[in-house]
Amino acid sequence: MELQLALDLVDIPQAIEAVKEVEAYIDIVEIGTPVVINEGLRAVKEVKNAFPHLKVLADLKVMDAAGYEVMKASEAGADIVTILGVAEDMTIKGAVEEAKKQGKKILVDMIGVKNLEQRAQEVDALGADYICVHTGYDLQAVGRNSFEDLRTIKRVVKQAKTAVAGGIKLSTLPDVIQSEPDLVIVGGGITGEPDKKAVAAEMQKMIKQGASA
Ligand SMILES: O=C([C@H](O)CO)[C@H](O)[C@H](O)COP(=O)(O)O
Repeated sequence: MELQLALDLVDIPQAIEAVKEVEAYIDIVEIGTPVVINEGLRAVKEVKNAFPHLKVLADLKVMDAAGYEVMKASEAGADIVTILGVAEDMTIKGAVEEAKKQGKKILVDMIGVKNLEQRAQEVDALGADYICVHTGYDLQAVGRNSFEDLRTIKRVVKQAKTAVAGGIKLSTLPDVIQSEPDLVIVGGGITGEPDKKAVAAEMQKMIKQGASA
């Protein structure tokens, strides 16, 4: 089980500072969609250059023209690029093909997918590397989470790794670990804490214990 730090509400220098604090405890750094909107793929490039030993995920949430967008993110240094599960099959196929060509991975974000069980099976068959259930900020604000959705994809996904994102905190991490996802994505649960290092260290410890239990 891996831990991904999601950086959403920061600029490039703040992103680098945040990663410096927790780099010993995380596996993947996510350059969040708001960061890409504000700073462009330069954020991916600068964070990858600063932390070459960490994997960097570009949260582009691709919806169309996937081959081109995955190529550009790969050129910037992304190891993993996100595409939306609600995209057309041919778009997801294009993303997977381009990622393979570039030696990179694709994470399919199932945010907004209504028929989760069926779509997860389809996306799995299209060759996604990761399938991620995700409660976005807007649904988090009305008290939703993805824990049940995680159990659903764990049941039906055969090839891809499973991932979960959206409002995960230290207090809710045990629930998540119980379902044994391959990747746990945490943003505000680390970046919103006064002692990011201590929280990330505790999360890594819980994940390692959970993974070996
Ligand atoms: O993908 C995300 C969101 O849509 C904003 O771009 C976040 O990175 C993801 O939800 C993880 O962040 P937290 O919910 O703060 O843990």
